[in-house]
Order: sequence, then C-alpha cells, then structure tokens
Amino acid sequence: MAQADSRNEVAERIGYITRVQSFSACHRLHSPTLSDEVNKRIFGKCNNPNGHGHNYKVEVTVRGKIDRHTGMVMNITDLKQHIEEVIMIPLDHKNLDKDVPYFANVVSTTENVAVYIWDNMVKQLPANLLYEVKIHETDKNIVVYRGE
Ligand SMILES: Nc1nc2c(c(=O)[nH]1)N=C([C@H](O)[C@H](O)COP(=O)(O)OP(=O)(O)OP(=O)(O)O)CN2
Ligand SMILES: [Zn+2]
Repeated sequence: MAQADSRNEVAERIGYITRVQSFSACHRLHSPTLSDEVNKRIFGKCNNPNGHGHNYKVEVTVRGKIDRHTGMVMNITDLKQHIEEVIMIPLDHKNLDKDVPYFANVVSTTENVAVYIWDNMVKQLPANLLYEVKIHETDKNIVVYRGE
C-alpha cells in the first residue's frame, strides 16, 4: 500500500512495464582470442563454421514513477519505437557476427546480445528508466542483464 504524504496525498507509485519482441538471427559461437581447437571444445556444436539460427524472444522492462497525469511510467508506443530501432532494425534476420559490427570481435553469446541491447537501449530511454533486458535464446536458455 502506498504511503500518504503530509498533505494526505498519495505518494509516488513505482511501476514496471515489459514489452516483448521476437527476432530471428543466426550466429556462430567463436572467440577470436582462442584457438580453433579450444573454440571447438568450449562451444561444441555452436562453433559450427556455417553457424546456426535462433528465434530470440526479448523482454525489455522499464521501471519508473507512474505519472499522476498520464497514468503511465512511459508510453508503450514510445518503447515500441525504441525496440524497433535498437533490436529489430540492427538484429532481425541478420547474421549477428557478420552484419552487426559490435560482434566482429565480441562473441555473440546471449549474454553479450543482452549487453548490446542494454547499451543501445539505455542511450535512447530517459535516464534511469531501463530496468532489465531478458532474452530467451531458446525455450530453455534465458539470460537476464540489468546493466551491472
Ligand atoms: N552461457 C551461454 N552458453 C551458451 C550459449 C550462450 O549464449 N550463453 N549459447 C549456446 C548456443 O548458441 C546454442 O544455440 C544453444 O543451443 P542448444 O544447446 O541447442 O539449446 P537448448 O539448450 O535449448 O537445446 P537442447 O534441447 O537442450 O539441446 C550454447 N551455450
Ligand atoms: Zn546459438
């Protein structure tokens, strides 16, 4: 229950909004700092030279004050537009390693995809609003990044 302030008005309430977005991409787990042999040992089938694909599902969560006038933490229409620019345009139907310059020397693990999305989303959103980026690489493999 939110506390009443000295003027008997309801204090700020904090809300969380999550927008879900799917995208498809292919990649290969291969570290340029490791030998071919070690890459193969560590990444196994995911080191296949011709790559493999995923239907990723990303959950972007923002956290903030519920504005008294608009009733919103932020307009989901705006969040949708940021997701289009940060996730869909650069990543959807792409080869992550070859089409996205960030991954030229960064292994395209789901952890690093989450960092990529966080770092670009945080630049677009108002300060302190982004709370979490969660990626389902498969139904079984889920990564969370909170900017730490
Ligand atoms: N820490 C991480 N480990 C692994 C990652 C990753 O991003 N971070 N990624 C992979 C692979 O990219 C791979 O595609 C995972 O696929 P797979 O093992 O086939 O997926 P599932 O576990 O869901 O499938 P099973 O049914 O259990 O085989 C590997 N490791
Ligand atoms: Zn993979």
